[in-house]
Amino acid sequence: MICLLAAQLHQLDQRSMMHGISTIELMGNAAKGIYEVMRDKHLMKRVMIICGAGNNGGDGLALAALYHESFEQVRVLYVAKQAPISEAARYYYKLCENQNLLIHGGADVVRHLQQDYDVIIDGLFGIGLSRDVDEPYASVIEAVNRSPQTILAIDLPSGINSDDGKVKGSAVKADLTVTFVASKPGHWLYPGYLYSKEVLVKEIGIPRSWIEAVCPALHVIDEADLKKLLPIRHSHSHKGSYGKLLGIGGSQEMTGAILMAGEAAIRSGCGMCTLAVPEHMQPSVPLYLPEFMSIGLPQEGMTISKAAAQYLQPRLAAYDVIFCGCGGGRSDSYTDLVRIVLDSKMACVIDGDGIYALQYLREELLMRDQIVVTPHVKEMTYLIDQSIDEIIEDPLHAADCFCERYPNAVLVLKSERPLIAYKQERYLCAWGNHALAKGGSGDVLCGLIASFIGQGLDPFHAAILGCGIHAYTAHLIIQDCNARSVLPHEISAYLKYSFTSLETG
Ligand SMILES: NC(=O)C1=CN([C@@H]2O[C@H](COP(=O)(O)OP(=O)(O)OC[C@H]3O[C@@H](n4cnc5c(N)ncnc54)[C@H](O)[C@@H]3O)[C@@H](O)[C@H]2O)[C@@H](O)CC1
Ligand SMILES: Nc1ncnc2c1ncn2[C@@H]1O[C@H](COP(=O)(O)OP(=O)(O)O)[C@@H](O)[C@H]1O
Ligand SMILES: [K+]
Repeated sequence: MICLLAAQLHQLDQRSMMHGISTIELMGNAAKGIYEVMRDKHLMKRVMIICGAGNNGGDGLALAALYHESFEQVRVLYVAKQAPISEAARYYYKLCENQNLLIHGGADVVRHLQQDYDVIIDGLFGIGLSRDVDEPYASVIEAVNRSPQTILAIDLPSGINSDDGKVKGSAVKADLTVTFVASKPGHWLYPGYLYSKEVLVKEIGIPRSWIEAVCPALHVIDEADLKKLLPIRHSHSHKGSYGKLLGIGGSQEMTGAILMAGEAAIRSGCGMCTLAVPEHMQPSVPLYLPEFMSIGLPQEGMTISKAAAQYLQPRLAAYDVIFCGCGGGRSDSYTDLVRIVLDSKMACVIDGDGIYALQYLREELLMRDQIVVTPHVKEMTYLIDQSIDEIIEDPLHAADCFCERYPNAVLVLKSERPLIAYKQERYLCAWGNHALAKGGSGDVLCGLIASFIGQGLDPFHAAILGCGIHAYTAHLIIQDCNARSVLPHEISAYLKYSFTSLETG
């Protein structure tokens, strides 16, 4: 699903006008779209529509006029101090005025919300919100949020910034948002997504070809994307057809990470998986899964030694994809291992401690393609010159910085809404839930991405599919068991159900 910026939507609006599609017509179509949703969701009840002076309010006024044709019980609470700004919104205002549908909000505006309505429709602000919400709007928004009725937002919950999801002062908490033309980044980014429980997109008469010609600011991964990307399995195939993977990691303190990554890789369809671990860990590898092969890396005491990189380097060429970082530890010896992986030019996924090592290998990373880097926000600070707060505040900007600095690398910026970035493309995954908020979930993700590269996807699409399957599985698994209790390796065990659901659904 694509997301467009407010400026891109305004350009489409302008283009429509130049081609004789009037704003009155677009507004009328927007109203019809909301009407259809209300009908489908059984919301044709007593309705109050709250309207501001912009075209978002215009959509609300058009809806009131349309709704009134079939149902008596609709009122418009017109909150703005001035008349509607655009000619189109004034047109629908007049219709509502003629039908006596308007209530004008004065000092006691909130009182009107305490009347008997079943549904409140929020048409205060949409993509035109340009500053923090103040009075009387803030009080109206608070009253809406206190009310027990179903809340349907037109285009965006009022108070949410369309392009980045920030709350401008205060914002409506909608049960449902009906948006037009395309979704907006503000529906999906934090904290905006908390204000839009469900988002439905409606066409309003702008030609599809114009919309498709716009470069989207963001894609939200949907089931169709996963189905399209899932590598095909052929009967005329063998283990070599689906990728030979090498995972490099594990340490005395973090034995499990590389095992969990390897398990995810095998359970998502890779052909063979070898784990290179410190010698002392090697016996535990086949005990975890007998399908694993292993390499014991030379160690000094209980950690890998300087000799490990030299030992492994000539062996790398035997594999198709390398994943590293998972529990590898933070040492010069491990940094040397990451260096030989970068120097090898082989397709790779770098996670966890591998990303820690990358802060000393930024020049090598600059030269690389065929690479996916999967930092969480703290690890992202090792790669770009931004603080954790800056990255959380504006993850799209952080992703832009990464892509400018490392133009051929794929980024997976992990959070509850992971962001996948490569060159100009930005994808977001919205299925995940707190079942994944547990040490080890990132290792599972790393194994998935490596596995999909092994099965023939390029690193960018492997990252999209890996993040998608990871979160989609978390979404399915909590229908069977409580999210608190899900273990990361159980996500791997559950993959069989998510693949079946995608293959047969
Ligand atoms: N192509 C499209 O996407 C279409 C969009 N339409 C609707 O038009 C909306 C955009 O309309 P507008 O651009 O008129 O903008 P909005 O209706 O979103 O509201 C902005 C208006 O409120 C004022 N304003 C902004 N921030 C404010 C604040 N904090 N406090 C008080 N006033 C504030 C602005 O000066 C402007 O007049 C969309 O969200 C959508 O609902 C539809 O009418 C049809 C076509
Ligand atoms: N609350 C959440 N909702 C959705 N996904 C989450 C949540 N918390 C964590 N995740 C996902 O779980 C993974 C955690 O990775 P990471 O922090 O690297 O953990 P670890 O290295 O311990 O495995 C990431 O893919 C992240 O997107
Ligand atoms: K709104």
